[in-house]
Amino acid sequence: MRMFGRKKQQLPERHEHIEANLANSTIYVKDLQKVYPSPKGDVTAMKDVNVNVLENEFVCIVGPSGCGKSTLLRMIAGLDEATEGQIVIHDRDIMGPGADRGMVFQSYTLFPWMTVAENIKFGLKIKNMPPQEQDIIADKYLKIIKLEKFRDSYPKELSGGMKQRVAIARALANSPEVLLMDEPFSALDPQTRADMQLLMRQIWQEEKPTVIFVTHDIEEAVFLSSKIYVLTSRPGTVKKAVPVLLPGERDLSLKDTEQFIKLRKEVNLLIEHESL
Ligand SMILES: Nc1ncnc2c1ncn2[C@@H]1O[C@H](COP(=O)(O)OP(=O)(O)OP(=O)(O)O)[C@@H](O)[C@H]1O
Repeated sequence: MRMFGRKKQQLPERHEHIEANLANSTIYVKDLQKVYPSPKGDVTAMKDVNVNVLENEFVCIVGPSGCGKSTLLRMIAGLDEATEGQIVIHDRDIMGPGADRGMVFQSYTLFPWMTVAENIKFGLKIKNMPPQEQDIIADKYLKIIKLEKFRDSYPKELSGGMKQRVAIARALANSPEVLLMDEPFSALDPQTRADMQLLMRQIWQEEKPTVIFVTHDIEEAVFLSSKIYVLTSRPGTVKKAVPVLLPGERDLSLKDTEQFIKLRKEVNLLIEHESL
């Protein structure tokens, strides 16, 4: 990955936003490009991608299929390497995966041989945290995800939604600087998905983690986020960063409000024009 020295004055103008701590940028993506070599010729998946995620922001990434949403998230996670450009977390260049970034994927990734509590404590154990402290943190997150009664259950005893709640708790228990979520609710039925959106928003409201969340679902993006990055079709680049100026405390009835519907339509239109 080609790296550039980071100069503070190069930072783009910060987004004015009521829900973010304007003093800090957590993730800063500059001029990112990803080219996949292929026998039929190189595939430029994305180019000139610039993204700025402020501390405590809930940012959603949306865009047409194949525009590079997952690729962008994987590069921020350090699971994939950029061809050109720079990704900075706080003041550090991202060179590979790290415990400073928590990940939740669409597929269920719990360790099947561990109980719910053991799954949540996994990263803490790796860090050699004293067991009593691990238990305090596990209990806190079991309460937040409303699975106290399933502390000693195994993943196979849980529904899909419950598994994803544990995956979120496991990621948050490590106190990551940013939580990266790739379509985490897309395998769930509509009712469970709506419940998960509500829970995720409540978690954000209480804990204020910095989140980057990839989704196909515009309604989900508007409901959850403080800011939405809309990407163009391939090669993906940022078409628009849309601030989501909705109330901090949200429940599902918000989806029926005029303000919400207007925003949903605005984002929808931006993507529809890309798909034409
Ligand atoms: N390993 C690879 N080799 C070649 N091309 C790839 C590879 N991985 C991804 N691509 C291409 O890069 C582009 C971006 O893929 P990516 O999965 O990031 O898009 P996406 O926006 O997440 O897609 P979707 O919305 O369908 O999940 C796609 O056009 C894809 O075909």
